Amino acid sequence: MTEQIALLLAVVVVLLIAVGIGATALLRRRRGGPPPTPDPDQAEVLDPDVEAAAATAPAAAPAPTLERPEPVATRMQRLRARLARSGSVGQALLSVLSRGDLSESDWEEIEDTLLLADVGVGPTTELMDTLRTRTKVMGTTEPEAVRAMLREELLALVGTTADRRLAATPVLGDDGEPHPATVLVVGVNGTGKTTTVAKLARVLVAEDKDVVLGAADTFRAAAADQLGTWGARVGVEVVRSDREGADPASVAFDAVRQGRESGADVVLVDTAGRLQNKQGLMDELGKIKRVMSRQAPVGEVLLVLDATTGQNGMRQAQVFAEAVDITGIVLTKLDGTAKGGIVVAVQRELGVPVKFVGLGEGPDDLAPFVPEEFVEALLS
Ligand SMILES: Nc1nc2c(ncn2[C@@H]2O[C@H](COP(=O)(O)OP(=O)(O)OP(=O)(O)O)[C@@H](O)[C@H]2O)c(=O)[nH]1
Repeated sequence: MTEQIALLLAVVVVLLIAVGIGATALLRRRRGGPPPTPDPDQAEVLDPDVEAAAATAPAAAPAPTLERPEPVATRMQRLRARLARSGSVGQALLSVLSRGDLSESDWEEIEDTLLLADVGVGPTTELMDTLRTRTKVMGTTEPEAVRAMLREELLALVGTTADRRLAATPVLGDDGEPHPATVLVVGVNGTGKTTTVAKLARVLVAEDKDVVLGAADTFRAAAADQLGTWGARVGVEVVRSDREGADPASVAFDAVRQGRESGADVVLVDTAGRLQNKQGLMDELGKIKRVMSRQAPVGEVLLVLDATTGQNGMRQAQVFAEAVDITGIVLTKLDGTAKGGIVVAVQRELGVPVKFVGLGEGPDDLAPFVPEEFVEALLS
């Protein structure tokens, strides 16, 4: 009998606990109580946009629809205002040139302005020589004439003849089969390499290309997570290794193979770019490139360079250029720096064109570099 009462009591207690838990959960839901604790790994790598969206998403959100990235043609226009600080260079030059009958101290002011904007010594001297000649010949300080002359000379300095298109068209292999265009992205860590790879993927998706990403920055696991998150937003597959510190060349190989198998147009491969020493970098990038080429020729090696790092950045760029044949430059963080002159310096130093510029942290804040629009922004 005592046993039966004890059993009955136990059942009642269990029932009461179950009812209590149910009621608390219901109340929480009604009050919009705290969401479940996010997976710390996930939380760390999401970008602020995704984080904000996740925080407000209902518990049983429908499968996310894919984002449509902003068309590429209008980007530089939209982002022009972000070059405002670079514009101070053009403004400063215009104001000195408009004085007329320039003294040596005026010319020194022009020289300082150009050097401070990171145009570099060689191009600064060339521009000064041309400006001296042209201001004499012109014989006017009429603002529109001075502006037109400066626009012409800055444009000549930046260059209008280079092919700045990304090699993103599939190529025909020896076997007669189309192979994806492959792009290797290199650069020092922290320059914005991983975000640039993700943004480039969006540029290509906006142009209706099928893209595969290779997360060969196996040094930092979060980089692969970052690419995964960005890729998922636009339906781009990301090939990565489950093992931190895996061989980057093997990930790059897998990515290109996957690109071939799925008939992708372009495979973009992110790398770690830890600048241990030149030999180490040469070995690592050389191996990645060699291994990728077994699947498809590497058509493009983009160097990502942080525009705010000045001479230090230029030195790093040179080390990379010695380690691997660079075919184009992506200049990041050009928003918020007055050092836009680095466009000129880096092209001159490496002999390859700037193909894209990063003008912010937003997913579509990467634009093809258009010299005319850049110079216009400098002068506005
Ligand atoms: N303002 C601004 N920030 C940028 C731009 N491009 C990248 N960033 C920021 O730069 C920071 C570093 O970017 P990452 O892509 O992680 O740099 P990374 O070179 O891949 O670094 P590792 O993965 O460590 O090699 C991030 O906070 C980016 O949002 C840009 O054009 N403008």
